[in-house]
Amino acid sequence: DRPVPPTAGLSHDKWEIHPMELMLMEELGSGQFGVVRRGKWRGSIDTAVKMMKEGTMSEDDFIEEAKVMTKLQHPNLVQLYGVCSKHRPIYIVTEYMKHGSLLNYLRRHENTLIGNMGLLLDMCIQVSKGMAYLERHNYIHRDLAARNCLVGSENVVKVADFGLARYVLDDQYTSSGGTKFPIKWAPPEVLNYTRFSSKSDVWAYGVLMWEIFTCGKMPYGRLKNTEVVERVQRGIILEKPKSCAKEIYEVMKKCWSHGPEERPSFRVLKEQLALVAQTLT
Ligand SMILES: CCC(=O)Nc1cccc(Nc2nc(Nc3ccc(OCCOC)cc3)ncc2F)c1
Repeated sequence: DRPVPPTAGLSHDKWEIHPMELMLMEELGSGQFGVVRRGKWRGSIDTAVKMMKEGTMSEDDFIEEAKVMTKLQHPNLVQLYGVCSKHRPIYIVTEYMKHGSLLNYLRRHENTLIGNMGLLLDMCIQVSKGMAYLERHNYIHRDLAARNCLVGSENVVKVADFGLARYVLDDQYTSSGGTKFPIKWAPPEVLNYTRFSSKSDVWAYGVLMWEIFTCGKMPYGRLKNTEVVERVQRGIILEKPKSCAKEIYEVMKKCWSHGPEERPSFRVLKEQLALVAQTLT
């Protein structure tokens, strides 16, 4: 048996997926970024294939980052399997989640979910686990929200598209003054200085908790972005959702502390929510 050369496995880029190994199936959704289709990889692995419309993303930078992202692996993170970058549009190939976005899932199942505090809290806990893993790896999401989480079988919830916001080219989306910027999930330091951190992810996580306990309501209703910015800067926060226990709302409020350093880390959040879950069930 020959000795294995040290370069073994490094030559072919294992984050590069060969299009021949992908069989594209039905469309799952589309947006300004392009189209997402279900796919089968190597004949049996269920995938979602995001076909990035040209000009929406700084592709070379993303492909570089994909090498790092494929290494981020956790039961509550949507796994990036790889990219098809030898053709245009590039494909981003990830794990397939059969029930789609958490936001749509909450809205569609409101009637069965609204009374099930234990299940809603479990969804929050699952997201906090995925986010605590990213925090441990000094990885900032930058666009955490129910629309960017996905639901699989047995009420599994996973965080998707972590870090992708850095590669979006549309400055309506990336600059806090832009019309597509997720103002309602942004803390004061992001609104004022675009200063992203794991603590700005914690603020967004608080809004995500509010989305879960309202079964997918729009935060701040139909308020205009300028009105939301004004309220957030004055320290006005979202109200307690009706079907949310006081102890859970206390956790949300800590995520919305004005100063980032006053907010808990995801590591602490995960533990606090586990304690609340014990007392409630
Ligand atoms: C930026 C907007 C963006 O990404 N949007 C976007 C749209 C579509 C799918 C994905 N991504 C993924 N989707 C799934 N599963 C999925 C399953 C069912 C489904 O039902 C749609 C019709 O419902 C009646 C939608 C998605 N698994 C992994 C993904 F990664 C992302």
